[in-house]
Order: sequence, then structure tokens, then C-alpha cells
Amino acid sequence: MEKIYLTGMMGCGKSAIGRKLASKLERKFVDLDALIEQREGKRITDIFEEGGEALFRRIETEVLTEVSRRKEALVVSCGGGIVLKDENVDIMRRTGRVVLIRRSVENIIGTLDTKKRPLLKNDAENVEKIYGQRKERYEVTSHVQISNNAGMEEAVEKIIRALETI
Ligand SMILES: Nc1ncnc2c1ncn2[C@@H]1O[C@H](COP(=O)(O)OP(=O)(O)OP(=O)(O)O)[C@@H](O)[C@H]1O
Ligand SMILES: O=C(O)C1=C[C@@H](O)[C@@H](O)[C@H](O)C1
Ligand SMILES: [Mg+2]
Repeated sequence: MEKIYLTGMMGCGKSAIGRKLASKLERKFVDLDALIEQREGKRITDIFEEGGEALFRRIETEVLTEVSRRKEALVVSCGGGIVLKDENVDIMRRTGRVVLIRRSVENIIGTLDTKKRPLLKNDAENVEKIYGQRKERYEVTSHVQISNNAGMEEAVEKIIRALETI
């Protein structure tokens, strides 16, 4: 059954909006970062510390593969770096619809807890740099894009409408 995959930069609202979207569509909700932590019994920051980003990315692809094979119409909130690997992009586009959530760097920095995002190294300025590096990748990966610079309820409605048009 087709999945809805939410992608976008760290702090763009994938987890928070995904939960609301799932509830509205009466689907189950899966947060990939949370599932990775549950499966490994470790925080993401500890996985990065112990095995570096490479280990985290390996686990991320394994967990995405498992989730993509579930025979349920899920809403899946991905980690911010899911689009970096072609393999992940193929899985998502083959098994569902990929939604890019855009949010201004200013708004992201205003609400993000950088301590839980190892790639930001406690430095909110890094959001801008990483976004610059990934922007194109996010765009080519997605079937639809919406902006989340007003309320989250509005973002949920935009996603539902955008998915109806494709
Ligand atoms: N439109 C919005 N208005 C106010 N707060 C928002 C909005 N969108 C997201 N937030 C807040 O921003 C913070 C980051 O959102 P969230 O954790 O959902 O991001 P994420 O995309 O899942 O990040 P990550 O990739 O790091 O998991 C949360 O505290 C969330 O409540
Ligand atoms: O943007 C990223 O590369 C990441 C975002 C988070 O959701 C986590 O998946 C992890 O911290 C890496
Ligand atoms: Mg999240």
C-alpha cells in the first residue's frame, strides 16, 4: 500500500506535521528517526558518536527498507538526510509519494533543538550551509512541495490538497 514520505531539512516540521497528517488521514504514523533509536536502543547522537555518519546512514536505509515493505498505508516522517542516497530515493518513489516540506531557515533556527541533531554540532548557523548543499536534492526527489511558514494545521491541509493533484 502506498506510503506518504515527508522529507525536508532538519526542523522543517516532518515529525510534528507527519503525526497530525496521519491522524487526519486515519493512517498509522512512523517516525524513521524514532524507529532507528528504538531498534538500536540508542539515541541518534550516540550512533553518530560510535560509528560516525556512515553507520547511521546504513541503519537508516535498513529501517526505511523495512518500513517500505509494510503492507499498510503509512505516513512516514523521514530524517533530514534521507534524500542523500539514491537507494533511499528509489525506495520512497517506488513505494509512495514524496512530499518536501519547506520552511525558512529563520523559522527553523527559531524552534530547533540543535543538541539532538549531531550534524548541526550545536550550531544553528549550520542549517543554512547544509540546506544550501541539499536544496537541489530535496527538490528532485519530491513529487510535491509545500511550505510550512505559517501554522502546522495549514501545512497538513496543503499536503492533502497537493497530493490530490497528482
Ligand atoms: N509551522 C510551525 N509553527 C511552529 N512550530 C513549528 C512549525 N513547524 C514545526 N514546528 C516546530 O519545529 C520543531 C521542529 O519540528 P520537527 O521536529 O517536526 O522537525 P523535523 O523536520 O522532524 O526535524 P528532524 O529532521 O531533525 O527530525 C518542533 O518543535 C515543531 O513543533
Ligand atoms: O539532516 C540530517 O542529516 C539528519 C536529520 C535528523 O532527522 C536525523 O536523521 C539525523 O540527525 C541526520
Ligand atoms: Mg523529525
